[in-house]
Amino acid sequence: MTAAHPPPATGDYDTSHSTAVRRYNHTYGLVPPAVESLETQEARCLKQIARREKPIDKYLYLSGLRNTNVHLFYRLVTRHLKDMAPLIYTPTVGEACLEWSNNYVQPEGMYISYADRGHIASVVQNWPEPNVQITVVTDGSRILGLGDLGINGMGIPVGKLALYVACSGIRPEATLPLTLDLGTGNKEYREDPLYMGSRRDKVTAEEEAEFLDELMVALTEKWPGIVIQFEDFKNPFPALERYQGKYTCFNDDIQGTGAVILGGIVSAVRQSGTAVKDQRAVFFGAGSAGVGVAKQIVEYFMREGLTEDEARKCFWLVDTKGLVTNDRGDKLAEHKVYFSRDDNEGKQYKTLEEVVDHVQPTILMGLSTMGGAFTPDMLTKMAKWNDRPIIFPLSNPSSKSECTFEDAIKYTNGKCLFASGSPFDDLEYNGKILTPGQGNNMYVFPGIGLGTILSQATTITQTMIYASATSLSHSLLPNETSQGWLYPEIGRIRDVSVVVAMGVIRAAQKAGVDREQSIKGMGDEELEKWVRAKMYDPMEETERVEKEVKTFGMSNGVNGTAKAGRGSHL
Ligand SMILES: NC(=O)c1ccc[n+]([C@@H]2O[C@H](COP(=O)([O-])OP(=O)(O)OC[C@H]3O[C@@H](n4cnc5c(N)ncnc54)[C@H](O)[C@@H]3O)[C@@H](O)[C@H]2O)c1
Ligand SMILES: O=C(O)C[C@H](O)C(=O)O
Ligand SMILES: [Mg+2]
Repeated sequence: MTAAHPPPATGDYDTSHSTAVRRYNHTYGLVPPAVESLETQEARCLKQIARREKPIDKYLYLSGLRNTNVHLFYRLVTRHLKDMAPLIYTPTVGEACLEWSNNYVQPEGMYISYADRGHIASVVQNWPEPNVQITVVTDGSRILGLGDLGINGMGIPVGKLALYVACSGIRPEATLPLTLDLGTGNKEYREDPLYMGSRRDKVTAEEEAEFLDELMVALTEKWPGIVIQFEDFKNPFPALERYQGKYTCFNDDIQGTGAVILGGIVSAVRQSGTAVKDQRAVFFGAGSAGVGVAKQIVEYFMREGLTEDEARKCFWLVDTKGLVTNDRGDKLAEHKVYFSRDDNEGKQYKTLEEVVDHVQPTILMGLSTMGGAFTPDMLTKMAKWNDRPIIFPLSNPSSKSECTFEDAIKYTNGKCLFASGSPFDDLEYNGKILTPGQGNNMYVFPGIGLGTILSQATTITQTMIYASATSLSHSLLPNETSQGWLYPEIGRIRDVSVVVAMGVIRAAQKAGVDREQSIKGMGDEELEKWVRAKMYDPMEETERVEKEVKTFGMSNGVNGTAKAGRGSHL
């Protein structure tokens, strides 16, 4: 009789594994016989991706790969991040979410329903991985700029956590994509027979708050120290306020966006030639991202010498009803009040166009979900008023971007300082190749998560978030700065994440919320080495497993029943 053995994990089916490892993992005979080099594996993957025409088909192929050969997936993504990020994340992830229930083939992540309240902890117990360090959680109610997608929003936690693994080396099995099935306001989905969530209307804000209270307890009891990232909630402000001092959590749409845009704005303001005190920023969109970004920039302007009131007055926020003012006649949502204008002399400006003409801004920021809202006329005027207008159309996915890179360049005669949320291609203009900045949160959240996990911070303070932004702005190399780039080259993102994580660790130490004693006295060089050594590197995974099997295999016999652990967690 043969002894029972635990089932292989997805990484165990890697065709780079030697015969000894396959025997040890009990996968010998379950994968084709060839022991393959990374180059061979990669060539096959790239061929299969190239064969598929539509980005969504490439996305689905890549999802399948992640579920069957996780380390190969991450080797591919890490080595080809510039090409892969748009496939596993924005813009393709938007389409993946819209079609999530239609395309469903395999379980990914965890779903918790409103009906599970009262026993959320027992649902959480079903997650098979014991050492979760980070979760991205959404209720699907504002997925990118696509609206309420209910549980179809699962693509976002899955995609963001894939970026955590690829960009900051959190181990794949330490990540938990989590979607809350709290009903959806999306009638079309509720009536779609293939929709896989509850067919009820969205629960009330009070019901959601109570549900989240229970969830936070369940998550932290099962995995003490877990980092909880809130993502794409329609109204995330109450949850952030309620939990930020109590749990190790942050809201990426408010804080991550604030940090990443601040990182780019610092460089843009420097290059614009306009002094901080003379900056005038029109924000189209006054939601979580808009207000999060504006608040972060206020902090920067204050550090540059402005009083809080002077800094606050540099902003004009525009929502569906027009310029946000004190005397507009509607009850302003609480998060907008801080930026509400009192100097409009009774006049209300109803459209973005009117506000732009009234303010003549130096900065035009788009976080509105309104694709194409920055018209050629506005862009032309921005170039008339400014030597270097700052144009940031940040709504995702690409179809919701307030303008394209091409239009921004064309209508400002190549003068604008540009960053978008979703990627645009390079462009030739007047014989020069221009590269658009991508002001996407992926430059900061992986480093925020890594720094928080490594410092074992009890909470994520505002100073840690601010440090992620300044670290990002310092991470540009001289050749990137000299080309006028606002963000580093995307292929360097693992290095950038190390810089961001170190800034976050230092800020955690300064705030006294860190618990990792061993790094307290380390200088920067030593800390950097320590951080890098803790990061999961898919490139080294095959070798690591070979070594582990050699060690364990010796004591258990090559086909031994005791299985080596899945690698040291961070
Ligand atoms: N760095 C990034 O790439 C990044 C980060 C976060 C959010 N975003 C994008 O920003 C957008 C907004 O996100 P959010 O979290 O603030 O959403 P939200 O729902 O909280 O806010 C949207 C805001 O846009 C305004 N708006 C909507 N339609 C409008 C219209 N027709 N005219 C004027 N204003 C209108 C709303 O009033 C609201 O103030 C999304 O598309 C999201 O993908 C991008
Ligand atoms: O981080 C991102 O890529 C996007 C952002 O969180 C968003 O909601 O659009
Ligand atoms: Mg988001």
